[in-house]
Amino acid sequence: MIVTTADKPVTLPAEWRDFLALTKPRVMSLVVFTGLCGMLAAPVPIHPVLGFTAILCIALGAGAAGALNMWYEADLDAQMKRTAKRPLPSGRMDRQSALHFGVGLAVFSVVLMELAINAVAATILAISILFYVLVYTVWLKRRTPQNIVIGGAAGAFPPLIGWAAATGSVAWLPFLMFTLVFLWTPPHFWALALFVKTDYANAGVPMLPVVAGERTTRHQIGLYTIPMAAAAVAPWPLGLTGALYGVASIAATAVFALFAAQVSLRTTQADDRMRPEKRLFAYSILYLFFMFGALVADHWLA
Ligand code: HEM
Ligand SMILES: CC(C)=CCC/C(C)=C/CC/C(C)=C/COP(=O)(O)OP(=O)(O)O
Repeated sequence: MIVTTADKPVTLPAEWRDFLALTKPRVMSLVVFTGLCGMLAAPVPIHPVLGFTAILCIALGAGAAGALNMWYEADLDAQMKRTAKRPLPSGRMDRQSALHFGVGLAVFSVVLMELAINAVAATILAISILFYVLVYTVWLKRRTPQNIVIGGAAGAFPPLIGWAAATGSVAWLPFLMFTLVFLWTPPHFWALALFVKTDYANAGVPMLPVVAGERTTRHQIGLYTIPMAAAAVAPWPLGLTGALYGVASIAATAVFALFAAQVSLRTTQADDRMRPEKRLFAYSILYLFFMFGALVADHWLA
């Protein structure tokens, strides 16, 4: 709700709210934040207007990817409690509008990035949109429990895009940040998948807990956390950041590892409320915000 100067409450028209919902704004806020931090941690400062434009392009591109995901998956979304009220499965919007919106936004974001920023950033943005829509959504999601391991790369590109927007190239530090998000995605998602398993099973989506069971999923969460932690703390010993990031990353990653170990080593009861899994999922989001915030703080303050 927006409040005008006359104090009259004004709400967004319902149709606008539905288009906004297509962009998955909450998930995308973290994607955009990692892109912003990749840009702000670069050694070359970017002009604020260009910086704003680059972040806008990442936000629009990510939103487009979300809309195309919802366009393709309306049938799946209708079968899951968590997603059934989305604009398409609820019947508030027709699929063609979502398709036009998604394609239009995707093309606009990439073209604007190319014209206003540079070809490297535009190319990586195009790759991440195509990866999320074609590789994850269309190809892998309904076929293999490794869907999010491979497809999850899409959500890891934004730090590289932000860095490339500022510098016109890529480097080891944003590549490590890519690796961090890439290896973070399995524990992030599988923690959630453990407590919404029934939804995925009902919809016939082969997520790991559905196909391989809880025990394997717990082990996999633990296994992915090890290289993730290494990628998270590597920048300081490699001389790519200062001690501020070093200390912050070690502390935050130790907490992540603790929560992941609790999930990984646990056996569940029939009436389990999945508290450790919910805690790991919630913390995974805070963790990534914190780590990228620390990277920028280290760059500017240290
Ligand atoms: C293929 C990889 C991923 C999968 C399958 C996945 C899946 C999910 C799911 C199903 C949710 C539940 C929230 C909802 O839609 O209401 C969620 C939440 C969330 N995800 Fe992921 N995720 C992935 C990667 C990422 C990445 C790369 C980021 C950001 C860098 C991210 C950020 C978030 C955030 C911020 C939330 C919380 C949203 C809220 O508060 O409603 N996710 N994720
Ligand atoms: C810059 C750019 C283009 C970024 C791509 C965005 C991206 C890959 C975001 C993270 C992935 C994500 C939202 C997964 C949700 O899974 P799902 O689609 O299976 O979730 P759902 O069941 O909620 O639809």
